[in-house]
Amino acid sequence: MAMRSVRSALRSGSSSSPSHFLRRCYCSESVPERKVTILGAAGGIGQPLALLMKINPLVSNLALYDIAGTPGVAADVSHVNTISQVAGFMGEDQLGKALEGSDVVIIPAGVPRKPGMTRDDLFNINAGIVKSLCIAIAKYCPNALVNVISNPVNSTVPIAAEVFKKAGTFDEKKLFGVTTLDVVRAKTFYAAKAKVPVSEVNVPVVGGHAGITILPLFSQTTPKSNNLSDEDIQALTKRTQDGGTEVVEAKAGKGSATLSMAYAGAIFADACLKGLNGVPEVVECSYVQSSITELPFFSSKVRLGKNGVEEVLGLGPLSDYEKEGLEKLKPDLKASIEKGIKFAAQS
Ligand SMILES: NC(=O)C1=CN([C@@H]2O[C@H](COP(=O)(O)OP(=O)(O)OC[C@H]3O[C@@H](n4cnc5c(N)ncnc54)[C@H](O)[C@@H]3O)[C@@H](O)[C@H]2O)C=CC1
Ligand SMILES: O=C([O-])CC(=O)C(=O)O
Repeated sequence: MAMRSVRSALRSGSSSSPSHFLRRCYCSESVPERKVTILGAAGGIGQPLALLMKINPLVSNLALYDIAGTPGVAADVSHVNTISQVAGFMGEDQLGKALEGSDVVIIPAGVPRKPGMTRDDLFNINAGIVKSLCIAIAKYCPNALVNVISNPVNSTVPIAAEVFKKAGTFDEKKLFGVTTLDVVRAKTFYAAKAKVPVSEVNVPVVGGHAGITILPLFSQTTPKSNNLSDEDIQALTKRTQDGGTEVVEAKAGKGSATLSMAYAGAIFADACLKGLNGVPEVVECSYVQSSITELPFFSSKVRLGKNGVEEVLGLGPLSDYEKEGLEKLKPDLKASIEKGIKFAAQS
């Protein structure tokens, strides 16, 4: 496998990068060449995500695919003076080239919500988009780690799994629903309320990625704060669950979270790359095939490694409020999973 020196990656990759998370990964002398493909790269999430992946020194090739607009985005991002080579691909006949040799494929393709819609209202359009993109992934880069951002994540990940099963390429270690934005929000909201430094805060968020299926485990937050009441925790939980809707309403018809999502997507892809490169103890929350509850897909902390998921970590001790939240979310999440599986079987 081709390797390049971390020093050269650092020199040209992050000398002026503001992204502190990129700086934490240099624990070996050299890093392998890695190709990252973004599907939906010309969109609201895709564009800032392309920029963030361009400044990630673990990326050597960045392929930007969309049904329209990628030549411009690729030309723009390619002028950033970092190590990776950028190429734009547009239209279905270029999808194979975008995917070939990819180590990590990130999927923010699909329509976003408008005020008054639920994530499930996006199912009819996005299910088909994710399905067709996953058919291509199975064909052109069956070993890639796949990061699904397209909503409704609770259903699109089961759809992707079914497509890969049908193609004979399914590996549960390599399929991820990106729920990092829930963690990012929980950290931000908690730090502000508890008046603790946000950079030190850790909060696991489990379950799924819609409404009450988003379950932040504030009882496990570090650093611990003793000045929050039960009411404060309930308000923080609700704000985390409604974070996406807060942005949809503020954007008033111009889409949903794009910038914070690109940030979250870049953190998660960076974690996948670190895992692939053998960095130890890389742990992030993600919606994956799981047996920690009776549901076949569930978000929890996962340890990432050279093959993707090394270990799906358990829920840990829950407060009574969290236990109640867990039982409440199960029927919703189960229905979304079944809807995805049924769609994949019928279409
Ligand atoms: N997992 C999460 O936490 C979050 C998920 N999302 C979801 O991400 C998705 C994208 O959101 P935005 O970027 O704001 O939407 P957008 O509409 O700005 O961009 C979507 C892009 O996908 C492209 N696209 C459509 N069909 C495609 C196909 N077949 N192949 C490749 N590209 C295709 C469009 O051309 C467009 O450029 C939405 O479904 C949204 O709900 C948004 C925020 C957070
Ligand atoms: O709320 C939406 O539609 C987009 C999303 O998933 C989020 O921001 O968490």
